[in-house]
Amino acid sequence: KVDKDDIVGNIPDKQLTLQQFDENFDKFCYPPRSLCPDHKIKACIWMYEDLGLISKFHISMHTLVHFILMVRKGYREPPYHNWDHAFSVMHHAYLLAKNLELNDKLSDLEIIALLTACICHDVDHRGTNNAFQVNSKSALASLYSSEGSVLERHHFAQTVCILSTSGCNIFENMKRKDYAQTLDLIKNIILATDVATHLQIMPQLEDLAKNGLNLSSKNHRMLLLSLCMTASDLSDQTKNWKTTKNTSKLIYKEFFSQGDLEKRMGNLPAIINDRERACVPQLQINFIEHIALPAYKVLANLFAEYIEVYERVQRNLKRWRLVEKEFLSRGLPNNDSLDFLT
Ligand SMILES: COc1ccc(Cl)c(-c2nnc3c(C)nc4ccc(C(=O)NCC(C)C)cc4n23)c1
Ligand SMILES: [Mg+2]
Ligand SMILES: [Zn+2]
Repeated sequence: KVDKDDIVGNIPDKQLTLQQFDENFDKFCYPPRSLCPDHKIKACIWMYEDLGLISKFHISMHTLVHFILMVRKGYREPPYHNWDHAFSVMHHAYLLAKNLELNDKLSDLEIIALLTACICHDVDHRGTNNAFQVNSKSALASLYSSEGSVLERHHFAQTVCILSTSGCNIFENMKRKDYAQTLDLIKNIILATDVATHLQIMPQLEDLAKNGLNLSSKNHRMLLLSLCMTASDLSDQTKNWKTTKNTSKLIYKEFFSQGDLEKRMGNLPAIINDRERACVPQLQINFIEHIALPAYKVLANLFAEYIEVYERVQRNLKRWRLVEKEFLSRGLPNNDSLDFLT
């Protein structure tokens, strides 16, 4: 159990500024999941520091460490929607901020809202999706199903809880107006992580790619923040095949567990949750082709430095097509042996 004092204790300012986890830490090729648990905490602090957000918003180191530890504690341990996912999502947003120079397109307020939304965006996820909340009439569904995006509203509510825990409010030194604006941005960015919401704004995002970004438009700024959030949420697809393959194993482990639970409850699971009916390579090809790739394409259209990331997602898609052929040729009826993923 890492205690906040021993973390803050050994981060003298000079070490924090020189702290390097890997010389590629701020490059798109870096795989954040490879960082060890203790370094993930320090890396979160480093990312706020490196983007100049600690000094800009007068964040006390004790508060920042306490906040990060509370966020980590807020995550449960389902196969995929856990702290490691949250960290990798925040890391990709940091890469966007650094490599696309977002700081001269977005305000510091928007950037700290994006980074904080990323680390908090799935907090207290139970490893079951929105459909399951509604079908099982879960407590979260009774709270939020009338507005939709049940899980995402809960993730935001948990974020507010963490920020209002004494000693954890990293925005405590903000002017009241800025504080209100930051919370509102975080809410909208976390709500944007609902796949259904992303699909709804896709036409506006493609319009952005075609006609360019007008940064004096508040709607365009919110669209860009939502796109950065989704690109970060799916960023395991932008790394090498090993990461993409391993992530799929975790996602389908979680999806199939939900399906097993639905069967025990007497409900027929959707194909994506049914280990006896799902064809993982096919589902992955569908998801990447229809959801991930179009999103990365828009970002690559807006920022030339992002083309290399788009191309890596394309390469992973091609690899899935090879795996699908292999999968079908072996007539693998089910996915218990997800180890077919060479
Ligand atoms: C942006 O919010 C989320 C929330 C939850 C998840 Cl797991 C993901 C996510 N992150 N990476 C993946 C990969 C590699 N494959 C996926 C395949 C299917 C689905 C899915 O939810 N399909 C049903 C829907 C389209 C009606 C999500 C997948 N996914 C993203
Ligand atoms: Mg989510
Ligand atoms: Zn997520």
